Amino acid sequence: MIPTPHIEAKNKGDFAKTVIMPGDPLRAKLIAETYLKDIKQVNSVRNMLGFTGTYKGKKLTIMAHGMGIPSAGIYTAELFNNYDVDQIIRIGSCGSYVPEIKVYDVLLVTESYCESDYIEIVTGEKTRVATPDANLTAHIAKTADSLSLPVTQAKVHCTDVFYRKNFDDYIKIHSEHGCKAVEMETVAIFANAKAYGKKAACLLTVSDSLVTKEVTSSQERQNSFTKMIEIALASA
Ligand SMILES: O=P(O)(O)O[C@H]1O[C@H](CO)[C@@H](O)[C@H]1O
Ligand SMILES: O=c1cc[nH]c(=O)[nH]1
Repeated sequence: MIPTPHIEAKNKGDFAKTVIMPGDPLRAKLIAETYLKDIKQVNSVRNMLGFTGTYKGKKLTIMAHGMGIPSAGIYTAELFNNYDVDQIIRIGSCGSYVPEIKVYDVLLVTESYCESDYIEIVTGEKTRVATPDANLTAHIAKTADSLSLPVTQAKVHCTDVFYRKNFDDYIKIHSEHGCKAVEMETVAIFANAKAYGKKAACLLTVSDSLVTKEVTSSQERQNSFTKMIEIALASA
């Protein structure tokens, strides 16, 4: 049924079959205004902004999913289930858990481990590891290669908790689960894609390092975000 409680668009056709999703609504607006032609705003409920337009002649939607598994879970479920979206590519930021992954690197997520029961609740599978669509992920890797924009494939930790009691938990999470970076939404997006028989993948830019405590400057962050956005747009 549309509209949904969280998306006001009245027609399924207001959305493209591929939706690129940053976390931040203002980033969604900026990306749409910078890269898409003939843009139409398709959502403003709770300011979770979404825009549909064309990129190099192809219909494409850019919409934010907010922060955390519950928020991303709501928007991606409604896009897949109510608006017949076929694939979602998340473009976000992450913190590095290992010295070899440096700030400004772009990661392509291969697996996502969480401490939450979200995957079992939506798919029935008793697991804490969600995976992106293998074909879409391989296609993004190939596209990045063709653009000469390097990406590092990595398993990530999809956490519910940004501010933990023990900051150094990341060392154990890395050694026990092989996670090389942390973010907060992939599990919801990958599990929903599985639940609704759709596709999802995720590109991340490293915004900070838990190992070296480095943080990014806004200018450099913008440059590395641009690379990730261009890979996602060219893959869509
Ligand atoms: O850059 P975005 O997509 O917001 O992603 C990361 O940043 C937020 C935390 O600051 C979390 O949502 C995390 O996943
Ligand atoms: O979720 C996130 C995103 C960026 N950096 C972090 O430390 N955590």
